[in-house]
Amino acid sequence: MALSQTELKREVARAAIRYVEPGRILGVGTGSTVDLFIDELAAIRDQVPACVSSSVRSTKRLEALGFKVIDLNELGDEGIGVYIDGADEIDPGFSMIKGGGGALTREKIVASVSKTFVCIADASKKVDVLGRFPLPVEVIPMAAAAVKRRLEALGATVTLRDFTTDNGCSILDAAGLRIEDPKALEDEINSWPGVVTVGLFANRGADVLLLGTEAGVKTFER
Ligand SMILES: O=C(CO)[C@H](O)[C@H](O)COP(=O)(O)O
Repeated sequence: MALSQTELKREVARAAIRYVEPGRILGVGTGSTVDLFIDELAAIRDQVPACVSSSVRSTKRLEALGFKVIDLNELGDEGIGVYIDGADEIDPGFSMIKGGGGALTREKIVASVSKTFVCIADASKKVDVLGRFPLPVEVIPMAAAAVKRRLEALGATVTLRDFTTDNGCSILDAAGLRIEDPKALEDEINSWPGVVTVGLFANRGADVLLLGTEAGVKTFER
């Protein structure tokens, strides 16, 4: 019988444990796959001195399991060794769409100070070209209409999500974009006034992809 999407997520969550560096601060992302990873992580809690989390949701889950969660500003120059997070889509160049769970900005910040980004995803997330999943864009609330118009000018169908981010901002979901050049689009949308960040992780993509498939977990490295 075929494995469910949740079972595939659990498999990659388990496989990600071997990327945890004992004694080093760990970066933890957000989402249902990461929730499963945090559950697995509890078994090696004594090896993780502290975590930096990308959302209130993950912080609560980590703290409930007894992990220490520190603010990124408390971190020294050494940064984070490994950051483990999910994705909504990932392409062959390891560029991703993220932000389905609304934590894109903090995820991008934590990823930016991490040496290795390990992406954990079920097989449905691997695509040839990004864009089937609506692209999330976090915006300052007063800029929502202006940014929506600019996304529509690119050919997207845009929806304002009924959601407020951990940063007190709004999210626009831009559907229907075929993203052939993720780095260029990330740079362009990030340059618009009012955009906090776009959920394209191309300039800082993943380094390792653990993909949950029917044939087991496949590992891809950049
Ligand atoms: O970017 C994210 C949250 O902002 C998640 O990583 C992404 O939405 C994948 O989530 P899930 O593991 O639930 O499929």
